[in-house]
Amino acid sequence: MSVLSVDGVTLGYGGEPVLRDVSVRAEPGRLLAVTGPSGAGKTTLLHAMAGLLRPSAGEVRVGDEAVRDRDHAVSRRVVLVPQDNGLASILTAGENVQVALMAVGVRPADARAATAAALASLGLAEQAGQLVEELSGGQQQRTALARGLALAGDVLLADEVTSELDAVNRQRVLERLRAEADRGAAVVFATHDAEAAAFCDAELHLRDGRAESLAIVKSAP
Ligand SMILES: Nc1ncnc2c1ncn2[C@@H]1O[C@H](COP(=O)(O)OP(=O)(O)OP(=O)(O)O)[C@@H](O)[C@H]1O
Repeated sequence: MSVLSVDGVTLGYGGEPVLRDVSVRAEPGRLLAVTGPSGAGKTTLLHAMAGLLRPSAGEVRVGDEAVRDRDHAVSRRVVLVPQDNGLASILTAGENVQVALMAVGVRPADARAATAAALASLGLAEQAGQLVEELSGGQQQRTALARGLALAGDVLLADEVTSELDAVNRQRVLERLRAEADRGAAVVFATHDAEAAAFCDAELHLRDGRAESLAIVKSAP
């Protein structure tokens, strides 16, 4: 398992920087919340961590390697659950998870078993055979997270994965994120939800692309 570190990252989309000199570490076994108002730069930071966006200054490192691009981050087992869920709407929930596993070399029988377990752990056992386009927004959100969890990476980047969930499912998702950290992954969770952030071990608060504060919510065991 690897530490993901963001060191002095500045990044924009062509105009003014959207992130300015942001530094933070996501550590194995720990849950890091990234909070801040809409437009503060949470998704941009997760995309930089995932290797999708290249900083104009500073760097993102996984272990002792600077992340070059998304393929490199994937090879270092950095998993992203995107805000828009990124699911194929014409496949079933189960197929979406299984295809992702087989794409990284998991054997079909193992992929089927891991898919069933990941969906069941998020209360989606009944939905495995349903097309994504027929699922509710919250069910789609949980399917996308199930796919990310099934990939069992070293780093899990979860972007607003509770925004469409009721209280029961939100709690279930937070517990799965905790279990993922307990497995040893470094988990980064972007959220608007202060209660969900309080469940994490540390919180990076962004405002206008700057790290306004980095709070330790719970100290390491
Ligand atoms: N593809 C893009 N092209 C240009 N500007 C962008 C792009 N994506 C985001 N931005 C801008 O970057 C800033 C940060 O956006 P980002 O999506 O990272 O914020 P966020 O904190 O995740 O917001 P939200 O909570 O609403 O998802 C915003 O001003 C946004 O308009």
